[in-house]
Amino acid sequence: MTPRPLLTAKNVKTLATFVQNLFDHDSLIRKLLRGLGWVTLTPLMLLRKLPLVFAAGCVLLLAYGALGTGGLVLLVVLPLITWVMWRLGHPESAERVAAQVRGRWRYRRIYRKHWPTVAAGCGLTVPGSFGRQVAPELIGVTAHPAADAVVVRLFAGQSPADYADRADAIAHAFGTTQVRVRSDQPGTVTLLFSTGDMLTDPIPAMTLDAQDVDFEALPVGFTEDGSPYRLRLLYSHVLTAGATGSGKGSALWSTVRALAPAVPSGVVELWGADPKGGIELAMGRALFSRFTADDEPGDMVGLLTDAAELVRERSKRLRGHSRKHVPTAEEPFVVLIIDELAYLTEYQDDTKLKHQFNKALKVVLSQGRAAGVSVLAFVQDPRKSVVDARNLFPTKVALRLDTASEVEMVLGKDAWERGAHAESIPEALPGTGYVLVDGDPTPVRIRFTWVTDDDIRAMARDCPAAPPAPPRHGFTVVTDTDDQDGDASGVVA
Ligand SMILES: Nc1ncnc2c1ncn2[C@@H]1O[C@H](COP(=O)(O)OP(=O)(O)OP(=O)(O)O)[C@@H](O)[C@H]1O
Repeated sequence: MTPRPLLTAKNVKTLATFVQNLFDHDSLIRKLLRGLGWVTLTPLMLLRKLPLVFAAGCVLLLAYGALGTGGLVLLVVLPLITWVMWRLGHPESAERVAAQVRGRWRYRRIYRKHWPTVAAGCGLTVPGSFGRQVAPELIGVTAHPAADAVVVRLFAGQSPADYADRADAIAHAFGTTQVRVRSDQPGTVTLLFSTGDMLTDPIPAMTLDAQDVDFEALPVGFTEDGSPYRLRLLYSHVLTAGATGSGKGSALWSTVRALAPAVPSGVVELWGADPKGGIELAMGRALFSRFTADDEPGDMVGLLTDAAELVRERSKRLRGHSRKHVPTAEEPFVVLIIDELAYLTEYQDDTKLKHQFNKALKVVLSQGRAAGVSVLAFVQDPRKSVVDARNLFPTKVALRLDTASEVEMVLGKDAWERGAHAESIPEALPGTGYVLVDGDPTPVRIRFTWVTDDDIRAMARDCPAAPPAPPRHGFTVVTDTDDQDGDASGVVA
């Protein structure tokens, strides 16, 4: 049998039609080929771009094949239940993992994609080979509820200050309201991109926790990433500055509330000086072991002088035995709370009393930390003349202030450049401020809890100060030969 010739007129015509159809966008062949390409290429693209989604799809398909619909439902519901239980049982670790997963996602979708262009635009790149600009390496991203923490490795010759200088430009480039710069480890810098504000709603007062109070980590509010803020008060002093109505009262009462459970046992003693006639502190009078709210400044100076004497006496006893005082019911941690410090350091007319107060204040601030006597002071006017000794406060808080220069007076220029713009805090957010702790150049934005008058009354009822300890008769304070101020020594009652 002779084979049929391939090159017949009919075959040539069919081939020509086929080729013609290949070039026609709406032809059936083109549609079929497109469909085939989509079916084969989509899984490959998914595999490359979203390996996790692809893997999950495969597992679901396999489960469906092996176990049927029941197995498929189980496979979807089981992880959901596990996640809900994890969140309920260990919310902190669940949130940590969720933050890492969210961070990975945002790293890929946002930061890795745009960082090289932004870094070049902000002058943070270095020249590479073939005229390329090389951007600093992004080490990782952790997505907190209201901020992304992006860790960047510094090039040799760069410092966190270079990034702080460009923080505004970086924020605009990424379309966020604010970027703050933190240096956690040598050689890296952390850029905190605001993605929301966790601090817009008032935070109710913390529940009074009857467990041990950690005087070095008092929960007084929340940071902008949604985590609790713990204030170190023991072995420190805290100065809070804020314009009128900025929430100084909430900073004061949040701290007192965190201390309150330890008040009845006498391990902590609150000494209160309220120059505004008791308007701020009197409601919680029962919490205070010593309290003066008279318009008579002499009483307040007396309170501070006593604190200075206590500091000297303890320091002498500690010398050679221990470097730090450990609070006990017999030798409590004394917290000296002074509302409106300027009244005593500046505004009063009696220069002798003013001098006496400033001298005692410096003794307490310079020697009180190790002796277990801390000052918690509040000012409305942060001018240098008002708080002459502000560098002796290791922790400083700037609530809403009127001008950037006032913020610099409280926290320093560096903190302002690192994003502590307390002059921009809206009036609608009282109790919000920036905290700066010595040794850490990064200001932390926090909001103090709001302790209502009812909370204060209940606290005073439930946590009254222990009755005064019997006087230690005849205990003579020996004059400190190291005392440069030459303060008089005396008898501690
Ligand atoms: N942490 C907070 N959360 C919500 N609201 C707050 C908070 N702190 C203060 N407020 C609100 O702001 C008002 C003013 O606060 P506060 O009296 O504490 O300010 P202040 O700085 O002490 O003012 P002043 O110097 O005039 O005494 C309060 O009456 C309260 O309504």
